[in-house]
Amino acid sequence: MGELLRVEHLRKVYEPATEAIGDLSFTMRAGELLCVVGPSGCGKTTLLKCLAGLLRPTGGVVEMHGAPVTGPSPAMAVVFQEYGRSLYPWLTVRGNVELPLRHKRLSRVERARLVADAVEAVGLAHVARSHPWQLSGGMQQRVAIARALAYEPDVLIMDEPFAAVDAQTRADLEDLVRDLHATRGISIVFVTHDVDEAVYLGERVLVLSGAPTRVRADLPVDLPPERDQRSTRALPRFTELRTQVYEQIQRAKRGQNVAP
Ligand SMILES: Nc1ncnc2c1ncn2[C@@H]1O[C@H](COP(=O)(O)OP(=O)(O)OP(=O)(O)O)[C@@H](O)[C@H]1O
Repeated sequence: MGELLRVEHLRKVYEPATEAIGDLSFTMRAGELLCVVGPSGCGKTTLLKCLAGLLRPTGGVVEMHGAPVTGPSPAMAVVFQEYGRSLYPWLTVRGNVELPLRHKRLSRVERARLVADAVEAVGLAHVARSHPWQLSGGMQQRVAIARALAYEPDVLIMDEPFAAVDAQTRADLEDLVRDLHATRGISIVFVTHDVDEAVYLGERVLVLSGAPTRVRADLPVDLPPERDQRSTRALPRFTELRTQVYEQIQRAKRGQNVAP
């Protein structure tokens, strides 16, 4: 499959003097599920904001389909951790999913079809007329995912989206992401601080160094594509990969400590 994203010598300095991203380069194919991990505060969110065109890099480029990303683009949708704050309490589930589509030139019929399809895909058809505050945290995050899906982005960018939900809900949401990736072939960049989550979800894990961040390791996840919370996590290979990623992060942290 073709190249979707290219990040080349990306650098981001927050004025006056916080160098968040040092020199970061990687590429991503269309249809890939890429997980990004790194020590706390290393610049993961900064990277996502640069990818999404929400933040202007100090140096280097982000290219999508060969063209530089210079601002927010309809080709990308972002799901943040704080689903509670990203949903409008006065709109129904359907209304929340539909809202961004108002910026697209679509017929009412087409818009309704996209909304229904996305709500169905995240398993919320039965609560489409409810309001977000009537739903559990996990369901609210599903609404945020449906909203991103309905927008039909070329890449879905997720920033620690499941950090605030309980373990069982998190496992269900992870399987939803795997499922959406498998059935719809969506390209996903998934940032997490959870090593197990990165290995369970990803086809590839990018480990970032401490700030100013660079790519410390780029590991293919050679686990079978059919994943299952119990059996996949019990595979010896899963444990090996998790150990590898964990060690890379530990080294990244130590590197951070000795940096001037
Ligand atoms: N708007 C900003 N202005 C100044 N400095 C910032 C800003 N946003 C982030 N930083 C700094 O840039 C560095 C990277 O922050 P960033 O939030 O990208 O890291 P992160 O890896 O996402 O963190 P976490 O693991 O806590 O989610 C940190 O030192 C942070 O304090």
